[in-house]
Amino acid sequence: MPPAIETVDLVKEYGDLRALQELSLTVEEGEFFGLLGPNGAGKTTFINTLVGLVRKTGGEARVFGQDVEDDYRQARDAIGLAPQEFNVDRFFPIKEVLIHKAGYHGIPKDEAADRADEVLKRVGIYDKRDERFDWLSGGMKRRLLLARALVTDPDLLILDEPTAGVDVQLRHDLWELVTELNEEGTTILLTTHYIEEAERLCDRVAIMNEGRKVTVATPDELKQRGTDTISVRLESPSVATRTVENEVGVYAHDVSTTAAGDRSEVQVRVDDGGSTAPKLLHDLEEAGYEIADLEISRTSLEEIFVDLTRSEDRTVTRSSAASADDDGSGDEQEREQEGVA
Ligand SMILES: Nc1ncnc2c1ncn2[C@@H]1O[C@H](COP(=O)(O)OP(=O)(O)OP(=O)(O)O)[C@@H](O)[C@H]1O
Repeated sequence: MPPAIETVDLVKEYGDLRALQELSLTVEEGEFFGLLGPNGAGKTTFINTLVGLVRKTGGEARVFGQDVEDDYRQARDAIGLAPQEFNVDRFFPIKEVLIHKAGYHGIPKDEAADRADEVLKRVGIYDKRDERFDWLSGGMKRRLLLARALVTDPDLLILDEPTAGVDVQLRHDLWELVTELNEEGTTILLTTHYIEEAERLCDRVAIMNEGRKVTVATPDELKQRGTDTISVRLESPSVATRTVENEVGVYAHDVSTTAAGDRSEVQVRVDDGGSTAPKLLHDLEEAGYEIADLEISRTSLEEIFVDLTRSEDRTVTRSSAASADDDGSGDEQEREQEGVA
């Protein structure tokens, strides 16, 4: 079985702006895969390329082995997309919106109606089936986007920031639902700004920055890349940073010291706090300090993420807002209006 998503050197340019820069990424069938990156990293552009809303400038992109442009229909039919934007027809009852969507993907009307009922129940808004999109609350609108993505029973579900701005209850409901879907075999690609969400749900995550892949790893592997901070309180009112540095400099990334009343504190950043702490305590005692207590804290995934995506050199340029607007594909406009996206 080919991968659910496979891109090779994928490039997307909007005028002078390179939104995707030689992005090669593989998501295996059945994976729960997270796409993380700061605003403007290219996550939505990546997704839009897969679903045919954006035409790639270069490289290859396949969904279950089908080229997203040459075999558009087959690739698109395999995907259910819950986009970031509420791009739903506002004038029809939501059940009809779903029936229309299923029909667009070739599902006969009776079956489409049954599926619409089924997914509305699954996302918990069946009682709203005859209401118009505009009348739904923000949270219900998010649920509807998910229902619309599911009505075609897709093998690949793409969720573009599904929990942005939703309350805690709905966030947990959505987490539960997408976990169930993944357990039933649906491959899931999720973009999110909530690191906790990615950590909780994803088998692997790709971190993107400025259109490039920074790394792909499991959340646990990513956390291993962080450092630990060992904080040791000493029974003395002052401590000389240089003395400590001399003692522990071989294994510490950095050392800082603070005075706190009768005591003082030394903070030492190391690769592995658990195995380094005994040595640190020993070295501090050797240097004549009396230890009061000790604490080890791990770098959070969020800190690692910020570190990995910190921009040192902004190579992405934008010529002018006007020229960047688009690649002039009438096709894309049409598809968006059809509500395919
Ligand atoms: N239609 C467009 N025309 C011109 N530039 C665009 C267009 N769409 C996106 N961009 C630019 O491409 C870059 C990537 O944007 P994209 O929306 O893919 O990022 P993102 O990672 O999804 O961001 P966010 O987390 O804010 O949703 C940004 O610099 C954005 O301004």
